[in-house]
Amino acid sequence: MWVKALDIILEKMKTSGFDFSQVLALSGAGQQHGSVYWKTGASQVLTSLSPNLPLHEQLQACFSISDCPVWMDSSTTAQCRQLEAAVGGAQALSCLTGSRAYERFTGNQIAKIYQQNPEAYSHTERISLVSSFAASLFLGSYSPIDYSDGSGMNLLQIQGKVWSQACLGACAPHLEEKLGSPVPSCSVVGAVSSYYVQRYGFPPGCKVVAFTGDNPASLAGMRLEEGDIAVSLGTSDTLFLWLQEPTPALEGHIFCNPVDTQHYMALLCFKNGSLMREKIRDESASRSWSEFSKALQSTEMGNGGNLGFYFDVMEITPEIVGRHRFSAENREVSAFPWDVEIRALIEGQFMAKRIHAEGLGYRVMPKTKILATGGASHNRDILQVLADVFGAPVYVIDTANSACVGSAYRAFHGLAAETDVPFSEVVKLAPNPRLAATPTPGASQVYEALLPQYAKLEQRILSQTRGPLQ
Ligand SMILES: Nc1ncnc2c1ncn2[C@@H]1O[C@H](COP(=O)(O)OP(=O)(O)O)[C@@H](O)[C@H]1O
Ligand SMILES: O=C(CO)[C@@H](O)[C@H](O)COP(=O)(O)O
Repeated sequence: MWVKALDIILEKMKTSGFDFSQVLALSGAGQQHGSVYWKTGASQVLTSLSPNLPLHEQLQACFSISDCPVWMDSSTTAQCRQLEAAVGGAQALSCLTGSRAYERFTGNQIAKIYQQNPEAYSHTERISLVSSFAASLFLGSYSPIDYSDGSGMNLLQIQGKVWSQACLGACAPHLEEKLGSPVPSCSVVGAVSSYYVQRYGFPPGCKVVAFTGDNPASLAGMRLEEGDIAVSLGTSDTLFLWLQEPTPALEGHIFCNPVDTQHYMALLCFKNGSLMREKIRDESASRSWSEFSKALQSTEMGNGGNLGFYFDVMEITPEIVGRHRFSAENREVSAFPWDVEIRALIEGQFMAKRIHAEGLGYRVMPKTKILATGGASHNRDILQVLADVFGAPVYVIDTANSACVGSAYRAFHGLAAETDVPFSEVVKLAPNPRLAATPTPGASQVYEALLPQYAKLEQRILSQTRGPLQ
């Protein structure tokens, strides 16, 4: 499917008259954590592609696993516990790799494949991330994994930027040779394969800059500065920021920074993002975003004290499942009126983001900007709630596809990176983000009172489901 998607995109660009000969460098991004399993002999096929045929026809037999595990897979709890035990516990793994073991992280996914399908594993000559897989298609050979996306595997030592032998050993045998060596995210990994030169007219010297994860690419696309918070409202909701000194914890992730090898980024991921908003929209707002917006406009900040938790699938941050609604008197109730339900969902989602971000040490400062991206950042009324809950202005960039823009910036930076030009210098003429929402007067009083209330109820639900926190 992914290979065919690339065929279709390039064909559409060709048909629309796109001038490939002007492309000096390219880069790209893939959803984080997913993995692709190249069958023994696949590299041979990759290096000898015929420009007369689409890629998907030629690469059909190149994969040892046909359904790639992606980030939404959470079936690897056993492997997570094994990995943490092997390195001395969850905090030790976090100090080493930037995160405790997470089900979607690639090392645990690989361990499960090795345990359940050892034959397919032994017939695999290379394992790519979705990002390095896409880069490999452009290179016509295996692309290395970049440090930033590599940090989402529970395998890379984020300080030393090398694979952790202890983690590799705990996941599967001969893993290092199947992964190849990781590289800095701004590396030029080679020139585009002759397939693209002959079929589409790319210039032969067109450089391929290492591809990275969608969230790291978004950080680049938003030109995040220290003190800012980026909120991506895609299929999942993610929140990330630039860090100089990493402090890995039991919640959240530290990744190597995609545009500056000396620095880091922190990321919190919330699984019940747009899909949950869509469900509530369908149930309470006649499947219409404009009805959904009307509910946000017609209800008060603070929702009269009504608070809601909406996790139809097991949430990552915090680990709660189910819908839980509370009245202003903290009584659990089974339903809300339709408009209260919608505000409870959106306020709850953003209060959770603020509480968990502050748990990692983030502080909203007077100069803090919130940079919003992703599909739901098109919705002004959702952004207004975001500004109110955080008490900070919300900006959007002209295109919601910040991961794509970030990839273009990173390709451009790749052209200059060998001369040590910083990323900020390369993108300084890019358009500035646009102000989309400022906090409503009185918002901070409302949410300062509600945030501790929300945090307390979250703890209550957690202790009901897994016993009191130690
Ligand atoms: N006007 C809108 N209001 C709220 N959400 C929206 C709106 N338009 C699109 N979305 C949401 O955006 C989501 C897709 O976001 P996108 O960033 O494209 O996803 P991905 O995570 O796949 O990159 C959809 O699931 C949809 O629910
Ligand atoms: O798992 C994470 C981040 O850790 C996800 O954010 C994935 O990177 C995919 O994101 P979407 O673009 O599908 O929301």
